[in-house]
Amino acid sequence: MSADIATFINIGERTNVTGSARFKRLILDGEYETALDVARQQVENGAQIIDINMDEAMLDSVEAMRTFINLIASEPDISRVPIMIDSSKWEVIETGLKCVQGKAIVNSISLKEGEEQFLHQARLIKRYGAATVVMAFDETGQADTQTRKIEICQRSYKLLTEKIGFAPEDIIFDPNIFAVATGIEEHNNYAVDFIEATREIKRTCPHVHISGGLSNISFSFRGNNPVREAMHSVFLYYAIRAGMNMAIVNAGQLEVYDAIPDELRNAVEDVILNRRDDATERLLDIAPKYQGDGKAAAQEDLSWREAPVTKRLEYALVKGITDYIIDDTEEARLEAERPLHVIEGPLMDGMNVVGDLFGEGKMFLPQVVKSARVMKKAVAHLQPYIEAEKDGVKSSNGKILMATVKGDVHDIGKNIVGVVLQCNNFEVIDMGVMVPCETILKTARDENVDMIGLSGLITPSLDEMVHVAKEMERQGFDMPLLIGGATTSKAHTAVKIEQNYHGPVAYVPNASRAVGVCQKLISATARPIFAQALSEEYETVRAQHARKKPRSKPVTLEQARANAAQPDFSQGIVAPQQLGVTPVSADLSTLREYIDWTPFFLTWSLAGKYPRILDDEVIGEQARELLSDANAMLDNVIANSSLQAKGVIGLFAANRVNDDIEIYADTQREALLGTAHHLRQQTLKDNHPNYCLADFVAPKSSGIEDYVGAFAVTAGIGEDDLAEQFIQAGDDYNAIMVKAVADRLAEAFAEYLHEQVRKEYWGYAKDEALSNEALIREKYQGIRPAPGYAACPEHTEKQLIWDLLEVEKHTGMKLTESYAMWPGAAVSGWYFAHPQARYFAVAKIQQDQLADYAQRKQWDMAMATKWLAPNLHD
Ligand SMILES: C[S@@+](CC[C@H](N)C(=O)[O-])C[C@H]1O[C@@H](n2cnc3c(N)ncnc32)[C@H](O)[C@@H]1O
Repeated sequence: MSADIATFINIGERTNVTGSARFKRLILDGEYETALDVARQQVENGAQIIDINMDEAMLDSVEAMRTFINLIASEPDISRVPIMIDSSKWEVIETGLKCVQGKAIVNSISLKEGEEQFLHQARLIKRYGAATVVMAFDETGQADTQTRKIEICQRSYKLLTEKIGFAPEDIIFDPNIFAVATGIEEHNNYAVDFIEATREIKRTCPHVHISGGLSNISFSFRGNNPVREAMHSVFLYYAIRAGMNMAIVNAGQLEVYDAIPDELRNAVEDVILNRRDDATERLLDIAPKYQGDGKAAAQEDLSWREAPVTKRLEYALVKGITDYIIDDTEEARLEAERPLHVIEGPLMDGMNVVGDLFGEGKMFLPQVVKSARVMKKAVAHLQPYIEAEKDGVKSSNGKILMATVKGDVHDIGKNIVGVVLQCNNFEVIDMGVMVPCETILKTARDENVDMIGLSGLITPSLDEMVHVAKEMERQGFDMPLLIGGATTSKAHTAVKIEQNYHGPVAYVPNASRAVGVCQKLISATARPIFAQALSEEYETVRAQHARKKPRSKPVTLEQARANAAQPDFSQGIVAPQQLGVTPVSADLSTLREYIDWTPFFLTWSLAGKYPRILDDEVIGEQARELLSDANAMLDNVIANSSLQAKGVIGLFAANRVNDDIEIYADTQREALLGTAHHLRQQTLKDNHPNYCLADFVAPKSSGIEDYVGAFAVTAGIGEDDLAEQFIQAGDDYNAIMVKAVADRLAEAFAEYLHEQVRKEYWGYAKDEALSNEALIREKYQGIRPAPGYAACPEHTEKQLIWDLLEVEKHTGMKLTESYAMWPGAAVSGWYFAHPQARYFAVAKIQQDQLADYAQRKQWDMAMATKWLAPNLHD
């Protein structure tokens, strides 16, 4: 077996913004040089191809792909392996093809959109001399049976080789590896289907390659690595013999076939080869035996309880164990001269160990937050004794005020940073969300804090942060100002904030950086040097920013409109089953099935795509534990109905007038309910339209009757109360967890409702049948762009959704003055049904469009400039 594995082609997948949070962050921050290291490491670790994916909403994916590939070209130790250009957007693939110098591989094309598009794309790939992955997917969906896999691959092969002379050795078929042993009978033959299809495809389509994503096969045994590894090895053993010769496979996740214990190998072979009806049950029966290296399941190891109390406290802090913390703290208090000494001594020592381990990358964020919970419980126990002493003043590293700025409700990131800082002995005054500038500055003065940390998620918050900086300057503040949150960046901090305030300003990209930055800013000796370095760094960033030429050439609004997308509206428009507004609800147990877990792990700074992350060599254990805590939270909120999901949808007659969409009260289209205003891409596009969302609705002048929809959902009713209860109980971990889970449920609700809309309410895709994975990858017809995101970046447009659907009346959801949605776990957007409707980034617009938009919205230029700031050139 090992020989076969050795000739197998491994595809490295860490240079993928959808799968690696680190890589995504580097690319979003423009740190391409460091991102190159990720590619280099993969090659050093044996990847024979590297897959590059830049599909991220906040990114100009075309530009990112171009930049990264061009950089790779000058790195001989990376560019010696072929590059796989991975994107769901053809535009990005084409850009990649133009830039790759050696032989490229496209990931992927398929017959999903029909033969014409398939061949068009293949022709271009051929012209670039590239190879391509061809998914076993056709107009009716993904192939799951052996016959469909063979049929689609043979049809693709014939088309490619006969119609356009595509070299067969440049075709890599991916006949879809699906999970077996799921408990669903129809899935039992999936591995056999793949293996047999592979054999037949190799026989009938000479010279092609066969690839697949290996970890899917063992998905039902997530959490049990030995069984998963055995399944991977057995599967490969047979698939390789049938002709599979490439895969996305983590070499560390393969057991040597011969080393698998006989009993396990037999049971796994029964499952993979579908040799008996009870194969799944039999594997399930023996699986626990092999969990954790096949040794008997470990008894809870309580030997640490024998250690002296200081060591026990340290152990409990590092491991996040609360069970004995009160008893141990009490024991330490009785031994100590003063209760305060317990905090300053063993508890702080323990937290220092936590801080060091986190700093060294040996502990992960969720663990640190759990440590904080232990610390809080211990401190809460000591508090009354400390207060009873007159001079029981706690000494801390320093006092930090943290707040989510006015107009913004998002606080998960801020809360995590707050907890991590507390773990490092900073006193954190957390002012919560939607905090006006005046309140922040008054509290900072009253409480005599050492620094202020501002957080925000949505783009209007960036402006509010600038305002706070200016006010700090005007009011004579000196203290450091920290800036963080998803839309903040080093560039924005340098260009828009730092210049307005003479005190130190630091952009803090994530929780792990926060501690180092705060420690340097608090230390009397380190601060001047650090502050100087920061200001020099920002000066450089500003200079670079000023020198930066726009990457693409601007065009006038008129030129951009002349190059609008022109989808075909002559056929296929389906009138919604029922027009008007419909309040909707969903129970959480249904929504749970629709959760996309990948972003949940990112919230906790664990990077990796679900479910693969559960088996990651480094963070797999943490990821499994985190998921199990999230599931416990879900069980809890479902059993106690402590969160509720509410939503509303509306489906309307609509037509486009230039870049606006008129939304009508009825099919006569006489009474106007409202007008949605959209923005158009304004840079020169080769071979592509200058997109605007309005393009996906039939123009009024055509007389064609078209429609749009809108929605607003939340799963956060109750989240603030529940989080507060946890905070009161000293449990920050679960306070953050509630919000992270509510967020997931809200996104799941949006996904679930969109499906209902396609299949029922609107009914333009009645027969759609997609797995959750396919839903997450948005493999359906139509889109649901969300105001504030790249295709419709202007937030005030949410007001129209609120008015059209009477969102507040139906759901209780509100908009803040910055148009953030409350509760935080909320999603809203538009529905477009046209098959060509797609996401894109408006990116930078020009002054003519700014003026035009102002006029359409009946705004003055100052107002338009304020709301469109992120899309304007500085
Ligand atoms: C941010 S993800 C959310 C779904 C993800 N599965 C989750 O659970 O977090 C994708 C959604 O973001 C929005 N989106 C992504 N790209 C967009 C773009 N360019 N313009 C507008 N909305 C976009 C759409 O509403 C899309 O459905």
